[in-house]
Amino acid sequence: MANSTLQIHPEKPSLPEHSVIMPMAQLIWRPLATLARIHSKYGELVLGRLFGRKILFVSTPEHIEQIFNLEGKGLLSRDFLYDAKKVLFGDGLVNSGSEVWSRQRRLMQPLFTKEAVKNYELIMIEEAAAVANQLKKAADSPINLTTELKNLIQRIFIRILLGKSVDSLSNSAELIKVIEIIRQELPVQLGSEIIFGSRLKRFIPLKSRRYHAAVDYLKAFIRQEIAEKQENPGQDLISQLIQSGDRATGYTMPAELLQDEAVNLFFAGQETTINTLLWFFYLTGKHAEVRNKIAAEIRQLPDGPLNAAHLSQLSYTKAALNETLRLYPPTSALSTQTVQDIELGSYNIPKGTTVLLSMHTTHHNPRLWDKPEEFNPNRFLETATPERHKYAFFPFGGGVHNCIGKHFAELEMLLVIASFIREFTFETDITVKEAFSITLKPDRPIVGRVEPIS
Ligand code: HEM
Repeated sequence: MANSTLQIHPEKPSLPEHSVIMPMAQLIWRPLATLARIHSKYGELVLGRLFGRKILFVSTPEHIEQIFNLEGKGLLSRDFLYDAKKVLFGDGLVNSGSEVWSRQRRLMQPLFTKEAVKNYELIMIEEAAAVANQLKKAADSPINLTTELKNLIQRIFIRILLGKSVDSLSNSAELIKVIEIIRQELPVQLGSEIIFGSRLKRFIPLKSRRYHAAVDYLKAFIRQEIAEKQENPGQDLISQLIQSGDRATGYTMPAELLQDEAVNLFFAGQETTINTLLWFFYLTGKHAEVRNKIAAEIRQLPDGPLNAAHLSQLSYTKAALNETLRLYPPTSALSTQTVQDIELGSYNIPKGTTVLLSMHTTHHNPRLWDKPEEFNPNRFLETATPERHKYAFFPFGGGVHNCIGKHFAELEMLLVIASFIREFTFETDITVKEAFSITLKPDRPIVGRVEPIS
């Protein structure tokens, strides 16, 4: 194995650095199409350079698995993005340096197991059923699912996090306003930090007072909630985070980290879930055959209130949800960085290389997926699934930084889908395109009609 510079596979030659300047610039404006183009033009493992930074584009499941394994051994790390994310995410899981991260992850993991998240099923079902009932009554006019799902997922998350309904908060209007400001400005704030870095950013006036004020307001609000729950703990997620501790060492989370983790969960968990559900209803809204099969499966559930145990009977619905996550993974790419030289496949990758893993590219690779652009839930049915590498499909990431909220998200999405489709089916004839900011979303609202199920 060579131990010096990167050697590109003979039939997929290495990019001369100057030739990647144009595609790399386009990467900023049209990231997903550009990533796909870089891979289709230059190969499955491509080295480029942007503003002096070496970037390695990785898209094959075998290389992705190797990267995750090496990251687990500490040879790659996310620490290089720390400054970019710290304003909002502080030292929470999404951003903490390796040492803080591993202690926090160990403490929080037990609250997010498949069993543990079932504690939240009643809140999820209650909130989803209330919206489903309202929408069923609106059968005569077009509905905007984007607004409805955004409000619903926000209501569910606030109730789980705080143990109270958003309507019961005296500052609910202000809170919703600041959350919206953060959502709108986060992509620019984060993007500019990542692209320009703190050195260049000093000369570019992108700092938004509105954004910083909104982050301060949200953090102060969460601090106050933490103080209340330290006095009076409940069943909510903040109280559970307060009580979580490392038995071996007696370590519990300091209030500052608690605040950061609450903010991290808030922003990591909602956009991803909302956008997956939007793509799901968009795709099934346009594919009558799939929609009818899902409705038939959900109609077969026993009468009476829905519960998490019913979800094991929804194999076709789950397959359609996975197929949605394949086509439109809301977190479409991940980045990490080598902290020393590593070996990847038959190449040596130097220390300091930023590694970009694009699940969007992998999920659309025709070598891995037959007719990759087709919406075909059958690929995910157990009976039909061919042998497939575990990283041919990885919407929740992988390795040590895999999504802690995977079981939470799967439970919530299936309960929302089942609650809705018990009351109505949703049809749409609009056509939307992919819009990428931090998550992959439809470029305009998902509007359509509901057909009540009698
Ligand atoms: C469809 C829904 C979701 C998708 C597709 C998704 C996807 C992901 C992905 C790909 C990562 C890895 C990011 C990276 O490696 O840089 C991640 C991390 C994370 N997700 Fe999710 N997520 C979803 C829902 C949620 C929910 C509901 C929560 C919380 C309730 C959550 C909390 C987190 C956190 C805290 C991390 C950071 C984990 C760590 O680094 O230890 N996610 N998610």
